[in-house]
Amino acid sequence: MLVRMVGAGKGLWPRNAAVEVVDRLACGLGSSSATTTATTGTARRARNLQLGRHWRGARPSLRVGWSRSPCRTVAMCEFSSSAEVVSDAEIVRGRVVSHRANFVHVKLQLEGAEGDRGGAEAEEEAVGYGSKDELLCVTRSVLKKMKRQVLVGDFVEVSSVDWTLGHGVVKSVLPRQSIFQTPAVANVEIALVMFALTDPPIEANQVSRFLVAAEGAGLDSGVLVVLNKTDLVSREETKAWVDRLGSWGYRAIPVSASGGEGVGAVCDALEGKLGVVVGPSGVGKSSLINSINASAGGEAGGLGEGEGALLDVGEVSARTGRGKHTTRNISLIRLSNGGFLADTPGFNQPHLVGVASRELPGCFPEIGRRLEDGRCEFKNCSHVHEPGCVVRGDWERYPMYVDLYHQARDLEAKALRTGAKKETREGDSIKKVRKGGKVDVEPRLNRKKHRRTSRKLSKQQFKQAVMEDDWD
Ligand SMILES: Nc1nc2c(ncn2[C@@H]2O[C@H](COP(=O)(O)OP(=O)(O)OP(=O)(O)O)[C@@H](O)[C@H]2O)c(=O)[nH]1
Ligand SMILES: [Zn+2]
Repeated sequence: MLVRMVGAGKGLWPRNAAVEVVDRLACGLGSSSATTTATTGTARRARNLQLGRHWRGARPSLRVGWSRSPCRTVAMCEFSSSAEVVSDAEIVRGRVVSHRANFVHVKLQLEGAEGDRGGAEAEEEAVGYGSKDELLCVTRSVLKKMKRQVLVGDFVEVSSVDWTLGHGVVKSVLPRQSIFQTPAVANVEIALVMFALTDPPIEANQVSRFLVAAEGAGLDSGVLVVLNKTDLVSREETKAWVDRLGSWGYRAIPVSASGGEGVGAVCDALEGKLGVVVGPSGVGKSSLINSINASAGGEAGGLGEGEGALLDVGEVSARTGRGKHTTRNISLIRLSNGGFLADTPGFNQPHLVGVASRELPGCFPEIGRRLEDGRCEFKNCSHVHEPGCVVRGDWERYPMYVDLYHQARDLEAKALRTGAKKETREGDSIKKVRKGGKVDVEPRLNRKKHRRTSRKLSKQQFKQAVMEDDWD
């Protein structure tokens, strides 16, 4: 009989493990979903009980009956002495497209879809996945111990896949290219920095601060400006802003989020990328997201119809006095061109705290252009006061650069004075090299926090509590 480990008992040497019978018909359980409790033979073999592994040689024992939950057929089975591991965990890769409570939806990546193999073969593979291209997954608790949060946008490895039910377990998170704080989305490639041409009025200084904050996130495809509410201003006004942003080094797309004009161009710019919309309050971020969501068929994160629909943050809770939907879960809106857009708008206040003074020149395309053409006399030139600087000049945003540079320096000096807090080691991971050179990653836990209370101490504490109790 071929079984697959789907759960193990607690303790160092689990004697009981839950297994799913793979060849159900062979052991007379019929074709209904069957979970079996397996009793492991010896501690030595128990060591090999890893979730997701397939074992051959387990045989059903005499006891076959119902479990406490009547919807499951349950049998006892034992591993015979010749039981062997026939395959390690089947691992599939995918991208987290939504996050709900403790569950994540993972959209599977079909191998070969982007590689050298053709689309027909990739489709065949999708059929091999039981026609499921998305799995509902829980996260391995060891990831939580390592403080490896699984974020929307993350590429993950999924094991213990149940193709029938479409379930799996997130085993590991692949290295991230970038991480966006608000909203918490990983591997964002492009920031759509949105402004309204009027209502609220557009203001160059504010635009610049947003652009610097977005550049500071270090995204692969950088920043795209979206100018909204074109219906409220003249063509000339719109063109003037598009040209002005062009001279700063940015492409700007004029749109009318409520009317739908230009929304297609925004979708085109997102082709094959993951984007997030940021911008000040009231510029129409939610309207743009709603419009894109509607054109994508309202399937944010691949959820059922209606579930991915956006909520209006208008209601205020009588109890807390805050918006009711402020902590709504994030999903990705899937576009037909392979792009994704986070369904939650990002920051509406540019926070420049994270942008270090030495990174600031990298946040101005104008500086990049000047450094391509020439070279400053000093390698670590701050472009503020040094002689022989090729950046200093009378370009439009230079005074803004100098201003932000001084602000960043002040913040850094302040941080030095107060002394940066020592980071705790908790949440780190350690690598352990096992026999045969296999490398395992384990959480580095704070011993004081995770040490189990000794029995002696708990007895003492109990006695103390009893003695201190005021019986009168
Ligand atoms: N005339 C016009 N109004 C628009 C357009 N897009 C959005 N609006 C209006 O602008 C207002 C603000 O739009 P929202 O989408 O809520 O803006 P937001 O950026 O999400 O605002 P916050 O949630 O406060 O961050 C709403 O009253 C919209 O109807 C547009 O293209 N033209
Ligand atoms: Zn310089």
